[in-house]
Amino acid sequence: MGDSLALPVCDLDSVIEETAGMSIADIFARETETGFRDRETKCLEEVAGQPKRVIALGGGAILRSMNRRTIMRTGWCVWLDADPATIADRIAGDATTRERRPSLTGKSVVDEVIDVMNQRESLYREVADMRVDASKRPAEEIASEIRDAFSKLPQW
Ligand SMILES: Nc1ncnc2c1ncn2[C@@H]1O[C@H](COP(=O)(O)OP(=O)(O)O)[C@@H](O)[C@H]1O
Ligand SMILES: O=C(O)C1=C[C@@H](OP(=O)(O)O)[C@@H](O)[C@H](O)C1
Repeated sequence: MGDSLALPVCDLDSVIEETAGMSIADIFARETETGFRDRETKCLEEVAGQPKRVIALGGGAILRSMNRRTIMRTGWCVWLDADPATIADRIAGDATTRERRPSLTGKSVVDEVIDVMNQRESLYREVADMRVDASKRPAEEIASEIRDAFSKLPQW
């Protein structure tokens, strides 16, 4: 997205890890999920105040109402939606998953994805300005659809 919009990119999970000096899995292990969510809220506030950029949010960043307000107030938010089986396959095939995606529920990957998507769907709906089907399509095609929609926005 950053390349296609010629904007800098910020990965919120990376900012959280750099600030903490440890991986997301270690933050969960030492500080519990609440500690991670506190860090996520603080880092989101910081990056949302920086000059225009593409921000890759973690999938749980929409859980707190304060974060949702920050996203809606400062950004144009795209919901990269995909069916649970596709998400579970991508998670299973991703090299950084063990450090990046500690289990949230203790369930199998596919059951966890189904559970969290059910819990979060209305929150994604609340904050997203655009919902994109990110299943079964190359990332470049998805990025181009988002860029086309973004380029039509007058205020950006
Ligand atoms: N459109 C796509 N087609 C195939 N694989 C994808 C696509 N989008 C993402 N992936 C893969 O899915 C995994 C998770 O993607 P990632 O960008 O890390 O997701 P997120 O940060 O939203 O959790 C990565 O291995 C990535 O290469
Ligand atoms: O869905 C979630 O609650 C989380 C998603 C992760 O980010 P990605 O969506 O980039 O995997 C990361 O923020 C953390 O493991 C929690």
